[in-house]
Parts: sequence; structure tokens; C-alpha cells
Amino acid sequence: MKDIENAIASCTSLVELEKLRVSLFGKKGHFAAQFEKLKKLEGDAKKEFAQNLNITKENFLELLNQKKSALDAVMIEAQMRKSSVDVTLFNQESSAGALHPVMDTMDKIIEYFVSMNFSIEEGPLVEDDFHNFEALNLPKYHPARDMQDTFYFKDSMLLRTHTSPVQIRTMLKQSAPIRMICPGAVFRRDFDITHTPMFHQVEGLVVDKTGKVSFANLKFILEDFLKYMFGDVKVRFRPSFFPFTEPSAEADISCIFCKGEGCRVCSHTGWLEVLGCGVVDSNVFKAVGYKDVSGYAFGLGVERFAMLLHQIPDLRSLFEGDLRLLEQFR
Ligand SMILES: CNC(=O)COc1cccc(Nc2cc(Cl)ccn2)c1
Repeated sequence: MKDIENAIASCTSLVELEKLRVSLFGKKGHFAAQFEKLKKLEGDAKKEFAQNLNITKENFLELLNQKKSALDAVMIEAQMRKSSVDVTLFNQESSAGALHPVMDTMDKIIEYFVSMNFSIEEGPLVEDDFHNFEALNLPKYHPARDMQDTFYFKDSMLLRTHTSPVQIRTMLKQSAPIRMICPGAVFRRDFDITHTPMFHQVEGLVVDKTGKVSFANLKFILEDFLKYMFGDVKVRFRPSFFPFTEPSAEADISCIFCKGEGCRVCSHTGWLEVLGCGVVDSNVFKAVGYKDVSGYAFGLGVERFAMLLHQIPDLRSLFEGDLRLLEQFR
């Protein structure tokens, strides 16, 4: 009997234990043979043999069950260990997102003007003729209103072509002084390597009592802004024209690629045009009912800033969602 006890104790798998159980309790097993012997006995011998046989049988059944529970526990523990997740492991594969370069550039632009006490105003993308053109001194026949440049809806509503309407709406809502910027998406029927149907602008407007706001303020804030955005660059103002400002100017920075020597990017001029500005035309103030005020305004394209800051030659690549480009801006 000892050898059977040792055999049960030394079992290492449920399969082995099952074989052992069958060899003990199966039809041709150990106890089947013992019961055959029992049949040949008589009287007290038979009774004594039967008692011992049952005790032995109970003992072995108990031993087998204990061993089975023990092997079950080992198997469950092994399965638990295999399937458990060690939450303390460091995750190398963090695929955190990142801001799109255009939105990141827009945030930097906004940061500057907020630090200079400009408020941020927003307005509708779908505009009407008055807020987008008429109030900005763009008369009915002006080419900027043409279908080839502007997305119109049936009822002469349109997709705003700049963020100036927000400045008109703000002036209609509140009196001077005003010190605001309006960032946002704008839409034009244009599509090539430097133009996309939707792009982003930031416009600024400063209005105060006559005499308190001058072109000198405009030059200071824009030069300071451009140095903040592009680092150590020279800034120049060239006379220009916009229907909504008089006098008007365009601001250039010395080329950040060739440091002013002249290269393909700056068309060998050494200068890069980056924004337009000017003293607000009196007709604009008339349209919004402002009296005894003067002010300046400016407008810039955010994609153009992003392309210059990150040396991206083709604007369209900013809208393709190609991870090979976006991955570089993590
Ligand atoms: C990308 N933008 C450019 O090149 C030029 O944008 C400019 C230039 C000058 C002024 C403005 N905006 C403006 C707004 C009002 Cl309400 C009144 C007068 N002007 C925008």
C-alpha cells in the first residue's frame, strides 16, 4: 500500500493522477481485483477483509481528492500568473497626440497679443454682405466680391473671406476703446501650392479717441510681434493699399533662411512679406457709427507663418493629415 500512497503523492499532473485513479478504481483496477478475492472468502475472514478493503478504499479516495485539489490550485495559480497584467510596467508605446503646426502657430500668435492686453473675439463663419464687404469700404462692384474669390450661398450669404467681419460686429456691439484680435478660419475660392480654400487668419484692431492711436503704435507693436515670432529679424514697412485702411502698409521681415542675402524662398530679395496693416479708413468708422476715433488694424495668414517657421514649402501638405509630416510636430 505504501507504494500506491507514494505514487499519488509524487503525481505532478492531473493526467497522471487520473491514470492512477483508473488503475485503482477502474474495472480492471486494484480494487476490482480485491473484490474478486473477497468473493472467495467465507465467515469472519470475509468480514474482516471487507472492512479493511473499505477503509483502504476511503483512504485512497481521500488522498486522490487532496492531490487533485492541490494540482488544480497549482494550475489555477499558473494560469493567473500568465494572464495577469503588471500595471506597473512602463508603457514605451505612448502615442500621445500633438497640436497641428497651424494651431500651434496660431496659439503662439494669440499668446503674444494677449500678453499685450488684446482681447480675443470670435464670430460666425457664414457671413452677410454687409459685415464681410460693405462695412469694410468694399463697394458692390469691388473684384474681391467676385464669385471666383468668394463662396456664396443661394441667399447671398457667404463664407467669410477674412476675419474682419468680427471686428465690424465688435464695433457694432461696444464703444471705443477697442484692443482686440480675431483669429479663425476663412474661405476663398483658390487652390494652389500657397493657397487652400480654407485657411486661417489673425486680424487685429486698436481704436481709441482721436489722436490717441497712431501709425507709430502700429509700427511698434508689429515690429515687436514679428521679432517675438521670428527671432532676430529686421522689419520694414512698405507702402501698400487696402480698401479698409489709409494709409496702408505691408510688413516684411529679413529672410530667415538666407539672412537677407537673397535665396529662392525670398525670390532673391532678402525680404519676406508676412502681413498687411494700416490706419483704419474713415468709411469703416462711418459704417459702424463711430465718431471722433482713430485706429489701426492688421491682418496675417497663419499658414504662411507656420510654413516659414517650419520650412514647409507646400501649403497643401498641412491639410493632408499625412503622419509623416505630423509626426515631426510631436
Ligand atoms: C492676410 N491679411 C492681409 O494681408 C491684410 O489684412 C489686413 C490689412 C489691413 C487691415 C485689415 N483689417 C481691417 C479690419 C477692419 Cl475692421 C478695419 C480695417 N482693416 C486686414
